[in-house]
Amino acid sequence: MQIADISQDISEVLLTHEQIQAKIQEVADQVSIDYKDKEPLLIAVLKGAVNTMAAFSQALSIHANIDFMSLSSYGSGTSSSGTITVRSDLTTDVRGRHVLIVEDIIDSGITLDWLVKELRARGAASVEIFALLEKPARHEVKVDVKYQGFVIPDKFVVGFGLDYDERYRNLDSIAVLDPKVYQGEQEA
Ligand SMILES: O=P(O)(O)OC[C@H]1O[C@H](OP(=O)(O)OP(=O)(O)O)[C@H](O)[C@@H]1O
Ligand code: HPA
Ligand SMILES: [Mg+2]
Repeated sequence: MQIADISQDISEVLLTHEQIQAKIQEVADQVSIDYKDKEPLLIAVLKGAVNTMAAFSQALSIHANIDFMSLSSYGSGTSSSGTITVRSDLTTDVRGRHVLIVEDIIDSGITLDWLVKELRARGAASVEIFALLEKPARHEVKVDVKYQGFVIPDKFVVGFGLDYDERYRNLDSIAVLDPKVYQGEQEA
């Protein structure tokens, strides 16, 4: 059975689905106030942010547009390669738009540092970030996060969109992956 198989690879559930939903609603309520009459452009960084974007956009009470950019820097490892690969780009012109990036996790910060600079260079009127998870112990570059979800310890987590080697995205909670799953991995 699928669930039983996944749970064997998990050492600890860090955040339940209910805790995640409650936090997302809390942030969405604040964003609905801050962006009233601004019709923000929500940009999710795929693939990891797919669940966060779905839950967050549904929790907003204001008009908002949605777009996606697929960026990758982890591949099949548990640490950033330091190189951002653009797998697919936005279809929206961000010039003059109030952009809110919706991200699953800030780990090294390399992905969002790159994206914020890129969106500013494309002429966005403002660029802010909602990150569901933040791992301060791993930050290599500083990223200003306006809307913060949970601060988590220095452990590799999966679920609610987050993967290890493309698995575990379909878990509805956020869990610490048992290191036995990735022991012996090649550095990303
Ligand atoms: O702060 P950083 O160290 O840059 O890490 C954060 C990014 O890394 C992961 O993406 P990944 O490269 O694994 O692609 P994915 O979203 O398709 O899994 C994650 O989903 C974030 O986008
Ligand atoms: O802890 C993590 N888990 C999954 N993907 C990630 N990308 C950066 N950090 C992580
Ligand atoms: Mg990943």
